[in-house]
Amino acid sequence: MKTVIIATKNKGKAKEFESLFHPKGYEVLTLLDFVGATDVEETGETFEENAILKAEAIAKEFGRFVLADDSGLIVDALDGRPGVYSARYAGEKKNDAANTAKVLDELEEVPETERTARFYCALALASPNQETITVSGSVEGLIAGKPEGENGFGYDPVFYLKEKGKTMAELNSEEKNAISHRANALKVLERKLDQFLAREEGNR
Ligand SMILES: O=c1[nH]c(=O)c2ncn([C@@H]3O[C@H](COP(=O)(O)OP(=O)(O)OP(=O)(O)O)[C@@H](O)[C@H]3O)c2[nH]1
Ligand SMILES: [Mg+2]
Repeated sequence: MKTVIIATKNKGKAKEFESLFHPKGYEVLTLLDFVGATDVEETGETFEENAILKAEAIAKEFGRFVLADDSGLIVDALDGRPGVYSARYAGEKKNDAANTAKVLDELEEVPETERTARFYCALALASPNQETITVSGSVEGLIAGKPEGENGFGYDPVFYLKEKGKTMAELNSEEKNAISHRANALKVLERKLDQFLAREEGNR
């Protein structure tokens, strides 16, 4: 089986990439499978910059092509926050429940019509042999008044999808993977993936 390495230490992302890549015939490995892989500092100002930083650093370290994901929640009433700081919004130590509680707290006075938000995902595919490719995807929603649902990760329990009448955490993984920002970004990448892989073969 072909293998793709994803430069992530996020278990929720790892699980989603597995179910997104298995049907395409790829086995997925993440940095959780490699002891001692570098924790790349996310010093970029955009999701794209951070995805490129992670993908290029790990591609160099491993000497092969690597995919990275930088993603997060953009809330209009919070001027786009938590944005690139989504993973650490409530403090340096990553805590999904605390991050979610902080967003709910900040939106306490904000009426439903103004609670618009989107999840955004930038993917970067990097290799020591060729130029990095970046793509992105998003999904629109509303921030719910309180958390609902047990599935997914991060802010999923408060990300309400109007057309589904459910939060992202109330969808099963198949349903989330049909509409998510990550899945949408991957669809765009797919159109470029074959050419990228052909160039990898040619460079060997
Ligand atoms: O409810 C959610 N459903 C999602 O589908 C989702 N995707 C991203 N996020 C949030 O955005 C941060 C990413 O930050 P991020 O890209 O730096 O990842 P991370 O630091 O968790 O792992 P790594 O990939 O960097 O190792 C995550 O931690 C989450 O808080 C999501 N929340
Ligand atoms: Mg991160």
